Amino acid sequence: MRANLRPEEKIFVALDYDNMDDALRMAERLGDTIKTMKVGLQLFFKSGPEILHRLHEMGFQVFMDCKFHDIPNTVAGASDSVTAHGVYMFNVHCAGGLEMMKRAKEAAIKRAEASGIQVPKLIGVTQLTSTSQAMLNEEIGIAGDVQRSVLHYAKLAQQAGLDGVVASGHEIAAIREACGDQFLTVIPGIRPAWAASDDQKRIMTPAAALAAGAHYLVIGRAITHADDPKAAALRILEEVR
Ligand SMILES: O=C(O)c1cc(=O)[nH]c(=O)n1[C@@H]1O[C@H](COP(=O)(O)O)[C@@H](O)[C@H]1O
Repeated sequence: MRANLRPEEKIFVALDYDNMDDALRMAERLGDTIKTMKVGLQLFFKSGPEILHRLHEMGFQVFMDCKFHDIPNTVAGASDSVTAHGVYMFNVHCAGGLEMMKRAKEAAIKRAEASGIQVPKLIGVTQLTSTSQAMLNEEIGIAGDVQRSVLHYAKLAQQAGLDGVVASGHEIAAIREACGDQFLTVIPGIRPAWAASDDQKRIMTPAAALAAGAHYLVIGRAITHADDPKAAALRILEEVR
């Protein structure tokens, strides 16, 4: 079914705002083009769960980007809480380990079944797209190349029963080869040729990421900071078609 997704269904827009009004205004402007909005911690701490309910009311799916990373029991509790809001997808850091990821998945399934809602897709964050090769080795203290670390985490996430991983466009092919076509790849660090790279290090154009087999692209500033966000979204869609 996923193979039949239209390009606009593969793009998640990151609503990185410090207030709910701006976020909802942007969602409204993009509403007839984009189906899934990503809510991150900046917005969530200002709006609380109301932003999730408002976006659902407007007909959007929500990717709750909470990047949980804690002891297994705490992450299981947090996963239960976020699942209760009916989100389409949420994420945890693979660095939390196998047990943490398994407990997150179990808690999400249990809460969804108890509430009679769809089980959210659970995605593991491998290495952030703002992490360069030098940062990985020298600051984070992981030896070897970025792809090796991303693949290690992707396999661990699959073993834990997660639905996919967040990685950069450069690792899509290797993840597909190691984990199969059904294991979701959610790709931020997306930059059309005409957009600035900002703080992202491992970037790729939307067309290249989809050609490499990405299931979903996460796009923030290239759309939300554009003079005309709707036109930017349509231009990206045009480029990927
Ligand atoms: O989990 C994420 O969504 C995420 C993981 C990652 O490795 N890199 C990354 O940029 N993100 C998120 O994706 C979005 C990218 O935004 P832009 O750089 O503005 O396109 C932000 O909301 C980030 O929090």
